[in-house]
Amino acid sequence: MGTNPNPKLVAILGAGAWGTALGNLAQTNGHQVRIWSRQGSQTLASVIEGADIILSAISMKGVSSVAEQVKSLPVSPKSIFVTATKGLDPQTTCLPSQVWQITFPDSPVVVLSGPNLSKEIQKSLPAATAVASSIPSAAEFVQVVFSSHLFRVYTNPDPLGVELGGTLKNVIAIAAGVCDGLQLGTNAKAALVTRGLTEMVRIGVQWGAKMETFYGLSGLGDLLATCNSALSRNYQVGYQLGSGKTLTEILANLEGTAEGINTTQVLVQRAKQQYISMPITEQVYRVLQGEITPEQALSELMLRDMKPEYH
Ligand SMILES: NC(=O)c1ccc[n+]([C@@H]2O[C@H](COP(=O)([O-])OP(=O)(O)OC[C@H]3O[C@@H](n4cnc5c(N)ncnc54)[C@H](OP(=O)(O)O)[C@@H]3O)[C@@H](O)[C@H]2O)c1
Ligand SMILES: O=P(O)(O)OC[C@H](O)CO
Repeated sequence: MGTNPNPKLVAILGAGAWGTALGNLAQTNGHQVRIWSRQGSQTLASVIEGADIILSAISMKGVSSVAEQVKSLPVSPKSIFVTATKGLDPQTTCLPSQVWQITFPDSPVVVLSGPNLSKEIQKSLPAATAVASSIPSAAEFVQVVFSSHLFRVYTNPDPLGVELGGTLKNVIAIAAGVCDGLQLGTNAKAALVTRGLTEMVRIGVQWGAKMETFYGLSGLGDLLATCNSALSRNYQVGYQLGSGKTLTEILANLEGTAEGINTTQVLVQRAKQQYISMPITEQVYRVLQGEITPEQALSELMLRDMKPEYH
């Protein structure tokens, strides 16, 4: 741990891959870090007591229940909530930051998202990320706590866009994995990822996010990382589907959380309700459901009606 003249108290909720990596980054910067896990011996109350930052790296399925548990406890008025989860709540379609903000309407909430494969960060490889909040000073506070020579943290004024980028790219990462599992080549992958970004922008802008955010670290940046790395669980799910495994077989051996599976379901519903065209997402959904094979999904995508690139 380095010496820090102004150490902060950082409470991390979730001792999974990402919570642990973020805890290490803050600790290396000389901050005091406490990590809470539902399986650990420390109580949630003792971990969050007096925290400057309460950072959630809980997978989406647990966010609402953990937020409710935190709500039942005394929270320091100085605490800033940071969410690092990349998903959508299946019941409400809320983003993780919305769950935290609804639960704590008077507290600042900051989204942290970017091309951040935790295994690389744990190996002290350099990376960059974005922090975004409706309260810029809260994002700047988090920027200072996590920034280092190995982790470059940018502030961003569009929390919705930053959070959507990290969430939506998981669906395209599954598709990219399928593409590689089927050995379709570099041209196909480039086309898929580019058109995937178009889908992310289309639904993201309709959701209320700024278009340019999707071309930054939390959008294109995370899309490139996740679609090109076997370290990505979402990519791995797709790759194995493309290699002929069933989702049940894949999930039985998957290490950690692949949020894109659940996100795809929520997204397909939202896109249908709002008449938004998301052909790649729709095919990913059908493959995940076992309705069609990856080869059929490819043919569906290639044989769609002809159209202009920009529409
Ligand atoms: N890994 C990465 O590279 C990375 C990078 C950026 C963002 N993310 C995002 O960060 C989130 C977590 O990812 P991860 O890789 O850390 O996943 P993970 O290794 O599977 O860890 C998930 C964590 O959430 C906890 N959790 C799940 N449901 C819970 C509940 N109901 N109550 C309390 N705790 C619960 C788990 O606790 P148990 O261990 O007790 O189950 C675990 O600590 C995901 O949304 C992911 O998309 C991950
Ligand atoms: O392992 P994944 O697919 O959840 O990806 C991890 C991060 O989101 C990459 O930024």
